[in-house]
Amino acid sequence: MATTTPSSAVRDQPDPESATAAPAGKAGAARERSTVRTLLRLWPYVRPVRMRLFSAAFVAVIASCIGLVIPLVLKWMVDGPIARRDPAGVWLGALFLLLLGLTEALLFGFRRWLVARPLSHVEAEMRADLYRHLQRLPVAFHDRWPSGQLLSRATTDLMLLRMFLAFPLTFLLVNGVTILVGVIIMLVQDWALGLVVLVPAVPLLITCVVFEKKYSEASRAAQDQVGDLTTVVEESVLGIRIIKGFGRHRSQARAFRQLAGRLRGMELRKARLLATILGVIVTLPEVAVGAALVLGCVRVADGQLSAGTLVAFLSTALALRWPVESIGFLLAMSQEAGTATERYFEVMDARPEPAVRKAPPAPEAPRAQASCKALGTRRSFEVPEAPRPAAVPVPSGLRFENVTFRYPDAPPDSPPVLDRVDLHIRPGESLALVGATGSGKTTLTALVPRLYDVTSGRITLDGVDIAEMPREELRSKVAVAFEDPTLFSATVKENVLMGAREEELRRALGVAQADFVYGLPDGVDTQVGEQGLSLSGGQRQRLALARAVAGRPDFLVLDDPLSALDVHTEAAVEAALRRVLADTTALIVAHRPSTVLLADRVALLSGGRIAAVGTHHELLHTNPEYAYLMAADPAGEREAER
Ligand SMILES: Nc1ncnc2c1ncn2[C@@H]1O[C@H](COP(=O)(O)OP(=O)(O)OP(=O)(O)O)[C@@H](O)[C@H]1O
Repeated sequence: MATTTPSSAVRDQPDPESATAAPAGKAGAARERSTVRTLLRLWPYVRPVRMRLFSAAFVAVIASCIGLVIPLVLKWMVDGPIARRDPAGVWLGALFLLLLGLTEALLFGFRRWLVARPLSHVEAEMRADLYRHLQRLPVAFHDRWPSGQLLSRATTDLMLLRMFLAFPLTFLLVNGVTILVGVIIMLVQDWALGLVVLVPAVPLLITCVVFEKKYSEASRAAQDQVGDLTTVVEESVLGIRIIKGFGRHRSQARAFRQLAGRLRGMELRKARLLATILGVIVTLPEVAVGAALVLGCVRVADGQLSAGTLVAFLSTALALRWPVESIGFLLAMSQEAGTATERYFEVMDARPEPAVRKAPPAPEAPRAQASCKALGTRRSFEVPEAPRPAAVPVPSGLRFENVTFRYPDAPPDSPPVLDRVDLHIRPGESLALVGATGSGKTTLTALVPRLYDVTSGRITLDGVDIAEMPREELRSKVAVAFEDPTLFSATVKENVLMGAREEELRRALGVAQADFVYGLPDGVDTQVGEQGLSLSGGQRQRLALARAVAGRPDFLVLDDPLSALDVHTEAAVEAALRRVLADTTALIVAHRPSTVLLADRVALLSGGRIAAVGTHHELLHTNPEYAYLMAADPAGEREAER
């Protein structure tokens, strides 16, 4: 996963549809869409709980309309029992009011109960889908996306969506219906007063439209900034040793404060926008109700209006206060939910890895073996003689045929990392890959388990193009141990087996000389990783090696697997590995002669191409670059000096 790219830096990506599209590459296009259309994308998740949601909304509408009956009872009381000074009638009215109030409260409580469980289910489903999708997205996607941006989508954004489904979604409808019914009641009571109260409707609508656009931009920026902040926190926690070791905690804290300050600024902007719309939403209706009150009092005094009607009118206007005033909050929450939906689907829309890719065309012509002879190699590496029919499962080992690779996010005119690589590792053979730092060794190994797809050319396992092989099959054939061994928060056993059979554990630990695990507090059941016991670099590397050999793969890819071991452990691991390598086709990235000597042959990667292939001793004698790279070896040194 990329470690430093802030969302702002990856915002202007050209290909929003691609799996590597960065956070806001889509945001621009998505923002063109209205919030409503964006929110409609939630329908597949909401669909299973729609009955509950519709029922809850219906119950809330009934509860809210019951509230509007109260002013009518008041009118009846004022113009009836109170005017007639009839205490029994007043008590009856009061009882009725109490019943209405109780029913309203009970119905609102029932609504809450109806939505609570289904909405937590929607949130959990969306989170599970996001996680599942992230697992299926190619490594290239994870290279581009800062981890904090993904984390904030899985946490903050989904929480915002649950809140939206619980409140604004229902209450925008409920309050809309309540306002409509209330306005009709007021117009029926007295149309002139009703029109006075309706005057602010037009400026209110205009304010809401302006607010929606501005608030949408601010909430998008704020939510992206939360993602950036999460990335910084995550990096600081993971890199705490380096930060402390280099005394960078103050500058790190300063950088964090700056970022947090920017987020605070954006949150303040949101608060100012919200305060503005609330000011307008509260003030205009209050002024209108005040004007209606004055006009109503004058008309009551003139005898044109009954006191009861005025009381009922004003009570209705006051009952509509909350539905009108809450519109500001509800719109703000809906905007945030729209942004959260947009951000959620930016990830969900990224294309997952195809199970089987359409293979690029096979290489066209046989390539001359002379090219490597010209580079001073006595034994040339094998290359295809002619295009071969695809998908013939003969045990012919691992073959790179005319493979060119450029990282998906690299500029199209940049030189490829690997340029027309031809390489053949015969069945049961182990081949060491040597090259200067940055020459593309790790990149080449990453192509075999298809962490990245080749740009052109093809890679075959026993004659079958890996691009046409189902991923499960490919990954059951190929096992990889990377230079930087990652352990998960799980037991040693789970970390090593990763799906392999349990009987393989002891053998795999033996090959990797990882017997130290039996001395851990709970043996192979000891929790390791971030939430467990910390292991040394060498111990981690041995577990990663054990993991690679546990599944008895046909093809083994090891990226400098012994780099963190002391000489004695290295010798012991080498001895055990030799036995494994005897009948496994293996590609081993090697920096040291001792690792190279594990392999039957060596390939030198230089300038993105295989510059030479031969045995260690052959290349030491014939290839100055190889001799230079192996200079730590006395024999290599002698060669280099000559
Ligand atoms: N995810 C990536 N996106 C873009 N470029 C990358 C990526 N990973 C590596 N590169 C580039 O590809 C080139 C080859 O890198 P690679 O890690 O394969 O080299 P290497 O030979 O394994 O180096 P080392 O011996 O130091 O491990 C480098 O220039 C590197 O900057």
